[in-house]
Amino acid sequence: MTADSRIEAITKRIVERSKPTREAYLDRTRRAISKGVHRSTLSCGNLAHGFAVCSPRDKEALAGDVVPNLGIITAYNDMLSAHQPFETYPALIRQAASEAGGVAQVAGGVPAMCDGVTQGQPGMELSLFSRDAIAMAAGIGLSHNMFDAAVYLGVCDKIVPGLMIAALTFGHLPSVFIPAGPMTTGLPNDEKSRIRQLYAEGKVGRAELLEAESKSYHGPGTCTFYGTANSNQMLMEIMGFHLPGASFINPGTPLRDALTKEATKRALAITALGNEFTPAGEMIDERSIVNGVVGLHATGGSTNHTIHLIAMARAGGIQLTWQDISELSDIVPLLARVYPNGLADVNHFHAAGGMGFLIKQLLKAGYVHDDVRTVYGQGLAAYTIDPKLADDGTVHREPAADVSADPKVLTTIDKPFQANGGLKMLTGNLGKAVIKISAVKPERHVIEAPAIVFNDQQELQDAFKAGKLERDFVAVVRFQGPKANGMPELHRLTPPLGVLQDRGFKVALVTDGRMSGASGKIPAAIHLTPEAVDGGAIARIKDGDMVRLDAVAGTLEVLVDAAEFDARPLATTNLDDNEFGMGRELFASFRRIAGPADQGASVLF
Ligand SMILES: O=C(O)[C@H](O)[C@@H](O)[C@H](O)[C@H](O)COP(=O)(O)O
Ligand code: SF4
Repeated sequence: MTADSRIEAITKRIVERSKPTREAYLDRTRRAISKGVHRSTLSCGNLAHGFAVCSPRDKEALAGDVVPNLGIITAYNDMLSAHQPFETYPALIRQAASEAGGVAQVAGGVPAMCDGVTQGQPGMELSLFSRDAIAMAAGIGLSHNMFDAAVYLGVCDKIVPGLMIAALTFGHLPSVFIPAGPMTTGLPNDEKSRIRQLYAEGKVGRAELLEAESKSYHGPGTCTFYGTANSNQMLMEIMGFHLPGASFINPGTPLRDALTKEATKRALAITALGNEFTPAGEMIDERSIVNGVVGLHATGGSTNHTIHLIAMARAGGIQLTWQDISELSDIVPLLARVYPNGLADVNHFHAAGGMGFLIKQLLKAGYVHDDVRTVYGQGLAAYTIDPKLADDGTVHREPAADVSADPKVLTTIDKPFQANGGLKMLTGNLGKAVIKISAVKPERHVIEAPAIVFNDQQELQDAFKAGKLERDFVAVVRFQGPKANGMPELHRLTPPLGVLQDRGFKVALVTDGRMSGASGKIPAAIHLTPEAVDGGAIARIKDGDMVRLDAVAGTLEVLVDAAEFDARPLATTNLDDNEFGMGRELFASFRRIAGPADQGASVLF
């Protein structure tokens, strides 16, 4: 039971709202569970195909219905530094499964886009849609129906959300997420950003910029800023899909391998063939989702989760809204200062006490539900630990500390960095938007300035280079929503707007597009819904209109006479260039049917 009555009330409200879809989802899941060991429903031909390449021992095991078989869904590729370590995981998992008397097979691979490689490039227009494509691809792997549980190898932005949508779609199976861990610390993120701003000002050249970027992103593992990928790790841990302490252990270390082996054995132990059956669709419920949102606020998590977490929850029949997220933000304090919400990176966060310390503080305050199921068993309190490597090479868990090892990075509930969390909803005569306040200085939480309107991010960058933006202004960047061009991240706007902000100008961004989880210092009202191509008010804004963004009051408004504003024609722009090239032609149907950002921007529901 959560001690905090406000959070209990929000949880109850989500339960009530979700009843029709959650009950229908649980009914479907339970019907799937009732079919028993799924490979026993296959024909001999199906089964023979399914284990044709297995060893005689595994063939015999899979011919029966007493030995559990794990389906591995892997997002391995060499493009994402965070996913490159997964190349060797299937062999490790097969070995660990065999040692535990089970079997493991790669059920299928899923695509994974690195938003860092595509940032500012046409490919970024496929990024958001890749989440649902990943869910579909994982479904194709699992539809072989040979499995008693699934393990998911994925870390980054759209990959974990897509895999989670698949895990809940196959909610009759237990699901364990196995991370690969963060890159070791390289060039500090704030120094990387400083060099970027110097480059944007023409004060350093491409060679210096590439050197700085390469020192920042230098090896295997997740990039060390607290963006969407590391927010995913936090979510998987606090929602109980990771084993306790798994999130932030570096790749290629003995403890990392020990955690992978342990996760494999745990997945085998929680199938319907054992005594701790934990199907994903029943394991998590509204309390797990609320715990995830609370974790986002307490750590200053990625704005992208105001889209992804809604879609993830919906896959389990749970209806989460921006209002829920915003109200939780008013309750939950900020307890971590990890870039862009501070100077530290996730390695420093882990060293300061990490997830175990954070969860212990949140439980102490009653901000998270302890009475939840996880892949590790019952209760979130089991996650208030610090993972260590035991002498025998297995994972040993010590109780999490009560004192932060670095109070500048991770603080206690009684001394928060900010009284409220990271993510607020803004409403007003432009529609609904979200803003990440954990990375914006308090004096910039309210901005009122004339609008300068852009129909794509290059127009703003060109205006900056031409010296036309040396003033107070609200950048309105529109036609960036899911239906327009796939809602790319506009993170390349951070350096020019950061330069202008550092020169003392009041600047803010209003867009129907997205930012990166690593964006932060510029006050930005993003995910504005309805989007421009859907008749959103953003399409009526003109240069010079006064726009007020107020993250304290939670409002976003254009200060123009309502009758005059509403009488304006909706602006249009030519999106032909967004229809073709770099695979965008393959996602035309996604652009046509994508839902709005406040409902998860999904093509699936
Ligand atoms: O939401 C996120 O966290 C981003 O999509 C991140 O995954 C991406 O890599 C950004 O581009 C930040 O990295 P850069 O600042 O290097 O672009
Ligand atoms: S965190 Fe972003 S940039 Fe780094 S590997 Fe993942 S997707 Fe790529």
